[in-house]
Amino acid sequence: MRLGLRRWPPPLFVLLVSVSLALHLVLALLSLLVLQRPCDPHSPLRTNAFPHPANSNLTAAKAGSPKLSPDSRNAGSSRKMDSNQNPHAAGKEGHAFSPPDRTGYPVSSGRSMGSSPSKLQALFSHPLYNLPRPPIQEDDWLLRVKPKVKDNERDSTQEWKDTDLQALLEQLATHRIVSAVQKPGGTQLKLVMSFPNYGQALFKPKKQDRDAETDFNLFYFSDFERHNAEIAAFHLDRLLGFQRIPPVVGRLINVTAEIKDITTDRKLARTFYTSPVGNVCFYGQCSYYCSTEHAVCGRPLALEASLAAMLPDLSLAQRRSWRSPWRRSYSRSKLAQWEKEPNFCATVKKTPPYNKGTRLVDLIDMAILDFLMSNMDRHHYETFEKFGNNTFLLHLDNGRAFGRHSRDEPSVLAPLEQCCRIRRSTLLRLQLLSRPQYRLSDVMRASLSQDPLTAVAPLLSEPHLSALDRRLDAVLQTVRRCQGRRRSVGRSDDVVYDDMAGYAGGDTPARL
Ligand SMILES: Nc1ncnc2c1ncn2[C@@H]1O[C@H](COP(=O)(O)OP(=O)(O)OP(=O)(O)O)[C@@H](O)[C@H]1O
Ligand SMILES: [Mn+2]
Repeated sequence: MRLGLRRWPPPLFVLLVSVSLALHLVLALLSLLVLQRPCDPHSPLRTNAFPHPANSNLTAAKAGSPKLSPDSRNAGSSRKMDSNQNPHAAGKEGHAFSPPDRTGYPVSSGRSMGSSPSKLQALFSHPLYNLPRPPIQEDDWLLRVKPKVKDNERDSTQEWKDTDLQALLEQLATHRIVSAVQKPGGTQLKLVMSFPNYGQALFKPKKQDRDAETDFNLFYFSDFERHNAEIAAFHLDRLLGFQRIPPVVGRLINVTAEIKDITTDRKLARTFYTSPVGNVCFYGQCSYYCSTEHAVCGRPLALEASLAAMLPDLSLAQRRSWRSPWRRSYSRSKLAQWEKEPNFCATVKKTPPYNKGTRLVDLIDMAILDFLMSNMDRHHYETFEKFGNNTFLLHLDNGRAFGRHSRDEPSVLAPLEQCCRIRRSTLLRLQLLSRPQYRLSDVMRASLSQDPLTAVAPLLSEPHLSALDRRLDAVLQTVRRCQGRRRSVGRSDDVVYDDMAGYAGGDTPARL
């Protein structure tokens, strides 16, 4: 081949390389088009992964007057994917889709698990989940793909019809897997899977039984990741109104047909073997848990896994990774700074980017999510470079959540506890979720029952669901304690960060 190329005249070779590069670019853009719909601002079915980041001030704007709030506390976040938007028509309740029956895997029975679909529907129809937002600005788009036809010639009802959240989840759960290769980096085995439409997913296998509680003597950083935690985190994040986790779905994978037989990753292929009881196992190559002791195995071929919609490639949408000020010490004996310094938050508040905009309250939102699911592993978070500092946080990597239900981890709430600040919209939603008619455990059960893996077993056991209610109470108590503390120094008004100025929602829970 190389000899053959050498004989070709150089201009022809250059031409071929250019054509091939152009084709790759077209394929890459197509793949983005298929799993993301960045082009139609009017579509009700926007996914979380590729938000047009709506303006948090929009949330502050009254319906019909979508002007930016002059309130300086809200200023500058026109690129924010806000917790107050409703990007994927959340009120529409999706129904479970079934894994392809040709595999012989169980078919999801959908909402039959004693869940409360009506509560879920009521929640997503609530005004707090449908706050008005301003028109999308040109630079709110993460990616713009040139449409083949001009906007005004396009039949918008037809072209993007298929691109809603449910459709995306269904594709992730059922589309044929045409490629599976290891994703380098990180501590544990992950694969990137590709679909015929060039869409991709990040695959994490089941590593431990859903109900196995993390050993109390284990440091959190030694715990194995959980595929059901990735799925449950996506649902929880959505129920909290954050929508900062790319869509994740559960899927039964045939380890032979859907990984071993199709992979082009020779290092991965070499690690397949049959276990003493006849299950097909593999362990891949990674820096820590990739050995026969840590193999993942089918039964005999079927393996539960989580598939997360892949964010756009870094070459198209660069992301920035930020160290959390409240990250844990990864040492067994050393304390982190936030554990030692009583006035730690005061320092953070003065440090960019936490000294401006919504970054601090966004971090506190993330801490609340993590406390509810008991995730101690949030050492970093990411943002899209394009949107600068005034943007939403991506809540990626939730595999170490939902490990324990019998105990809470109050230290995860340290940002809230130490800073005593919370977005009003977050607080109102939390209060809503603590009411019996929207109870967090009930809507979570209902939401999770839409995932195909529910057919195998509920994605979260009942003890995990009731832990959510208990922890939600703890968060609300912390806020009340904060308000009491601040009141005693005459500053009770600085606990709630008003991201909803001008919001005239009807059914507002208890006044603050
Ligand atoms: N949905 C996604 N799309 C694209 N990239 C992602 C997605 N989710 C995570 N990543 C990227 O993959 C990297 C590794 O993912 P993740 O953190 O989940 O794996 P990990 O093995 O748990 O890593 P670590 O051990 O460092 O925590 C992350 O740094 C993140 O940038
Ligand atoms: Mn991780």
